[in-house]
Amino acid sequence: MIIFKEAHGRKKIIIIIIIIILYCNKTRSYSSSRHEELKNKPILESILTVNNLTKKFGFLAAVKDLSFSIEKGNVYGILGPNGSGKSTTLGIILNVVNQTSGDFSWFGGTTSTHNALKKVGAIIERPNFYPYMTALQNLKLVCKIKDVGQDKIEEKLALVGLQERRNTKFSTFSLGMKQRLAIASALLNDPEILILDEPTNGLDPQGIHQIREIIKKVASSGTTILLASHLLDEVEKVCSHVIILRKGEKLYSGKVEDMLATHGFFELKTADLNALVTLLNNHASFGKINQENGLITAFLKEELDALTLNQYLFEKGIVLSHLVKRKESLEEQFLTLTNTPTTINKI
Ligand SMILES: Nc1ncnc2c1ncn2[C@@H]1O[C@H](COP(=O)(O)OP(=O)(O)OP(=O)(O)O)[C@@H](O)[C@H]1O
Repeated sequence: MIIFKEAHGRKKIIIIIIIIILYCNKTRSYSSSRHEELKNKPILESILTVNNLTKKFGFLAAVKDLSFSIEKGNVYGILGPNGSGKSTTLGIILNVVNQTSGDFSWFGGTTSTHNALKKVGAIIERPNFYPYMTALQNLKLVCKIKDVGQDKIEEKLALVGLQERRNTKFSTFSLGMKQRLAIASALLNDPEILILDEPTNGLDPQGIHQIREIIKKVASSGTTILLASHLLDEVEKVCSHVIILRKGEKLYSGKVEDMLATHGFFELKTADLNALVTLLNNHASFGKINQENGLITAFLKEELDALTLNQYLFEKGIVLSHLVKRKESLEEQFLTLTNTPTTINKI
């Protein structure tokens, strides 16, 4: 600045030119690094956006102010105990239940819901086909009703493992086979997203395994999946993302792996429980503290190792008789969440 003030005539012009050149170079390098950054960032394609959805049946709010979004290529689980609003939510986004308030939009709002639903395959009821017709005949009929070609029938029958049973009457199928036929039927027009409500309900372990494997196969081909389930195990095994509902309210939404990767909790015992609880309550690393039968369970909000905690407590005059650090499983977290009234995360 001083040099610039003291410069005269031509010198001043040269300094201005140098400043302009330096500025242009900086902008160019910023825009090229920004370009690289954008190039490397995965493009998130929106399949469904749900905003503040509420559904009341008389005084009962089945779904309360629910918001979440679904991006292409992921497998989403709507997880919740019976009556938590899973089926109602699916009914709303599939236009078979009218919401009380809130809204949702398919595919970034680029098409009407009516047209968008042509790109959605959904099984929200028990599989229902003509009992006296074979698997193949039923699928041919579905093609006519949906106005899609029959060229995908064999491929979809193979996908669900029913190719060899194509000429068997539907009435003789087991529940698992019926469910697999329903999946084949929902996939006949290669939908963008497959929606399933409790897809393994009522099936034996082998049937459950087959359905889960089919879901994984469908997902690996790039089809987005949204499934409702009350089974943690199912969500843990099949889904990449989870939306947990309790009494119609969202308690958690995010990646399943992020949920598994919380900081865990400590189990602690000592002679002076009250002093320990007070110390933990005032410690920034801890959230919820439970006390039951002389055992304290202290949930971590941030990373803290056992040695550091032990040293800290010892310096504060607490001698521990029991110290264990655990990571919660999704199941434990689900149970904690469904017993707690607070929201812990939002998308
Ligand atoms: N048509 C309806 N009329 C009145 N109440 C309803 C209706 N449909 C659902 N409900 C109520 O709304 C709440 C949410 O039901 P919903 O079926 O969406 O839950 P869910 O999580 O799918 O449970 P489940 O797994 O048992 O089907 C429940 O209390 C249910 O009784």
